[in-house]
Amino acid sequence: MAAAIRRLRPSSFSFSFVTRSFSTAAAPETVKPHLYSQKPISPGVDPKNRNVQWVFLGCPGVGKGTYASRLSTLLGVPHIATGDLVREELNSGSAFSKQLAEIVNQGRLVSDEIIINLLSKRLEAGEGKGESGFILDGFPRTVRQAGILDEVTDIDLVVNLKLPEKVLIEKCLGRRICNECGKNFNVASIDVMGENGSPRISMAPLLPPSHCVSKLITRADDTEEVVKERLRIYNDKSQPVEDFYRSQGKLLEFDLPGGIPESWPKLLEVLNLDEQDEKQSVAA
Ligand SMILES: Nc1ncnc2c1ncn2[C@@H]1O[C@H](COP(=O)(O)OP(=O)(O)O)[C@@H](O)[C@H]1O
Repeated sequence: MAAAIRRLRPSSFSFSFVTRSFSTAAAPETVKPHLYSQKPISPGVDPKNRNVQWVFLGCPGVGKGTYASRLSTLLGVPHIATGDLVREELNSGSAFSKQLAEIVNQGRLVSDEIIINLLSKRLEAGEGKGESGFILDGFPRTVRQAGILDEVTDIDLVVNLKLPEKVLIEKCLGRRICNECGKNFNVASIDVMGENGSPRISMAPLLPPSHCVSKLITRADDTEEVVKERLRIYNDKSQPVEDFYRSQGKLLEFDLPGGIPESWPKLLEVLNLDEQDEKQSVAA
């Protein structure tokens, strides 16, 4: 495990919990990367000059991947989804992919060791390509993972996306992936009454273009039974991660008001970002 922790080295620098104003510029060359297993301590470095190190939390189906991916494009940092790393491993035909498939298809979490190993490999590969900063999606999922991450890097912000359970189940069951281009779609048309006085939630389906229609596949773990098990496990294992970050003052709770058209502008607003930032980062 020690080796795994050492290998989980951050690919970038961090800044303190400042989200109201930051730049998307790359970390300046004058800043030296910190060592393994060492908190990045860089007093005097202007937080505006560092790339973000964010985490997206939320139940299965909430849309972590969608919003994390959009923000990663906007901010010019990689979107690293541990679920994608697991699926790549499953498709690789590696020695333990069969064993992994059994766990994932039952909706269970893979071991912290396996996931940290996959993540550290991904971070190292990114580091080799000069990546800086990240938006993590699907990690950490246990308090132990959060503790390990805390030992090796400073997370700036944790966005906790929320939707009622009924919507989560419908969204997971409607999820489709094009097995050619890899894009995600959703065939569910959602219209759910709000609970306890909260507003009604409607989401239009996100339908594929005609050339993807015949190539759509459903994730093996998106059956009703497995989705319910994943939600149970989320409440048991991952909800304490919310408390972990809440106690650090890093948790930003975000109740999604609906689908992408309603939610994306609101999310940008609470993060004090606008689409203009993308142009700045491209120009930088
Ligand atoms: N951080 C993690 N720890 C343990 N298992 C993980 C982690 N991330 C992903 N997995 C495994 O990969 C599966 C798919 O993950 P993901 O795509 O993030 O699903 P979800 O839609 O449930 O958020 C999970 O059900 C779990 O088996």
